[in-house]
Amino acid sequence: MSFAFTKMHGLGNDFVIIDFRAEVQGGNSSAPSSLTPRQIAALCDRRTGIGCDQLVTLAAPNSPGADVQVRFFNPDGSEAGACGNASRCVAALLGDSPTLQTQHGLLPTTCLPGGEIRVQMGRPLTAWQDVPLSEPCDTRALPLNAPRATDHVKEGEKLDGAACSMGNPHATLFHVIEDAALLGPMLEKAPLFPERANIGFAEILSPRHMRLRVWERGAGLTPACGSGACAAVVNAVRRGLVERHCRVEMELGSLEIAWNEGTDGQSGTVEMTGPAVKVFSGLFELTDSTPWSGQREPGL
Ligand SMILES: N[C@@H](CCC[C@H](N)C(=O)O)C(=O)O
Repeated sequence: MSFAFTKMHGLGNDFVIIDFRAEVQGGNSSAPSSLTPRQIAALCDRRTGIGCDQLVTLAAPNSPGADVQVRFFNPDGSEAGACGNASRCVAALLGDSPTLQTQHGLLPTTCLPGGEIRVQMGRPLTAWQDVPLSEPCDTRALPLNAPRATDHVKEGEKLDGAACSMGNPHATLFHVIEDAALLGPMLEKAPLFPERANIGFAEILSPRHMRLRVWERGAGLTPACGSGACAAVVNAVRRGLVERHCRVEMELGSLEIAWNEGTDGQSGTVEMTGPAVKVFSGLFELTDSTPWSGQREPGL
């Protein structure tokens, strides 16, 4: 069994992209048509696999208007409904401004003349059931307390946070970003988040500029999170902390996020613009010594 892959990154958030369309069209009879959660975890492993923050698969679309079907998987094998940085990478890889079919609907993209990619990330969902949260509440003021003490917060102290879904669940805490690695792992699995959550730590620098660090569900701390940047701007706008057009600075660079005004009581869509870089491509061949090659598990 073998398959071709491309390694890409968006602001250091890195991906292994497997185009199952190319494998099928190219007549690679030994290519898998899907991967099991354990195979995904093994491929994402940075020591014993290729290594990445998310594994991304491409397949033929089955929705009118879509150019390609895209699925996103975390290194723990779980599937995510959205991934902003990977969406830009897929658009850059395919070129011609493709429309992506994702769990969060069709996402139109634009390959801009300077090489950056713009993705229409869809409408944020702000009702507590849609995030989802486990109890009714105002999603602009989460009932969340610090699960442990840090240099910046006492154990049990109320945290200032808001939540929304960008196709995947995000909580944004308006709290120092230095606490991301300490509080993120416990908050990801807090009872308030029945499907776990990505936990963003946002420092507002001005009405058009914030710093963000995200502890990602199923992946841990990553240098950048595109859907997390969109969610942070949506949550900060809803709290009156920033304007609808805001630069989100992360470890290795920044994204421009614009949350359009809605019409007829409907929330507007979120637009994300930033870089996407192809690093290398390769062929992954499973041998008899590949630890997970002989397993029997249902494919996703
Ligand atoms: N890195 C991503 C988000 C990936 C999915 C996330 N970990 C989840 O489980 O929802 C991005 O750039 O948006």
